[in-house]
Amino acid sequence: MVGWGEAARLPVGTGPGRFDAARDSLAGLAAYTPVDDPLDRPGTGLVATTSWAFEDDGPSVLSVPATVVGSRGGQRWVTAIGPPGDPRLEDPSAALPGPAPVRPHGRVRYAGASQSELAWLDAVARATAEIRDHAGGEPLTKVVLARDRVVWAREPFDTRLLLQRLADRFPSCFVFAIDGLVGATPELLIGRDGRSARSLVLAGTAPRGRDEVEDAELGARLLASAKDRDEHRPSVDSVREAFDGIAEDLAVDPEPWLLRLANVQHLATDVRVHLREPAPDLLELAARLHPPAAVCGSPRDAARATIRRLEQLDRGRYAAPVGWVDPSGDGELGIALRCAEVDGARARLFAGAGIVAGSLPEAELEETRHKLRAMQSAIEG
Ligand SMILES: C=C(O[C@@H]1C=C(C(=O)O)C=C[C@H]1O)C(=O)O
Repeated sequence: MVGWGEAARLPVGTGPGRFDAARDSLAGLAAYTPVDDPLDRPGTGLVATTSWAFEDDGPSVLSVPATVVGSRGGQRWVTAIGPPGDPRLEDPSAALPGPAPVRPHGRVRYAGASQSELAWLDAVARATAEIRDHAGGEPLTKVVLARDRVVWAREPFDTRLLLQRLADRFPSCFVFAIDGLVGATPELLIGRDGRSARSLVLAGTAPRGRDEVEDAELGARLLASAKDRDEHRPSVDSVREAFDGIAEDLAVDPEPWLLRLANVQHLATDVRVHLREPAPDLLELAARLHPPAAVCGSPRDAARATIRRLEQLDRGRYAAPVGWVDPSGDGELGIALRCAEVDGARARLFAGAGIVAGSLPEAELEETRHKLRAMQSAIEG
């Protein structure tokens, strides 16, 4: 689904009620917007794109594009959204503009980070020690620590070029660009289609091999790794718990499987849910799930406090829900990973890693390097 222009920007507040407030804004708009939607499929009709701050008090985005072009299961559609009398409403596809040429951004240079690699290694070592020593009140079992990297180009980045490169290299990922947050994430926080909901949980990472033999070996080692299973388990549990009391039926893969991407491979678990009536909408589900242990840690409050103390990074909209939602509460929200905050000719790239008792700081740093490569390759071309 590609949307451009802006028919409406809906207010999203801050604080713990922000997901509810956003849902109310969208419902308010839908209440006085007549919709002609002959297809009536997920993503047709009135939709909004949305991107959330990781922290409750950060700025989030909920925007209704003026034009949406979508494709799903062989069916394609164009939606025009505008005020009464907007000529595009008569025949949305007739009014599609030809694309402007893509402008290359030229050579790029890296320009440091919020925290040096050395300081990040220290933070990981401290987190590992805290997990091992059970220091503090509630024992911490996992925390996800992230870092960033700043890059600048000669000319402003053209988001379309980055999206094209990401889509080519990561065909199985959710590729997104919303208000300057651009990326290709493999992880689905939540998708909802009526009473069916789905989450794809990832945690536990290995690099790809240089050839098939090495690749298979790295994958087999990842599947058998106790340390990576320790990282994966709380991530699945946090998603399972979020559905407590609202699921009529919940199916979780009995064992994690390998999800292979161009730069890394992950342990993956699919969670499929049949929601109880009345089925909570997408943003209510997001409020329950965010932040999942896959990008925060476990237990959640202890992990959040550790992140604030050790990470020394403003996550912005990294590691938070990103995707689309419609007024009936259906939609898809990925977790904004393998992404960059793009501002003109500057971009800030993010990557993190789950830290558990068995983590080695140097190995975690290397893991973030592999993850950063997703955006670096899109930027470097
Ligand atoms: C935090 C990131 O990824 C998360 C952490 C993973 C891990 O530690 O193995 C794997 C997938 C994601 O849930 C990231 O890509 O920045």
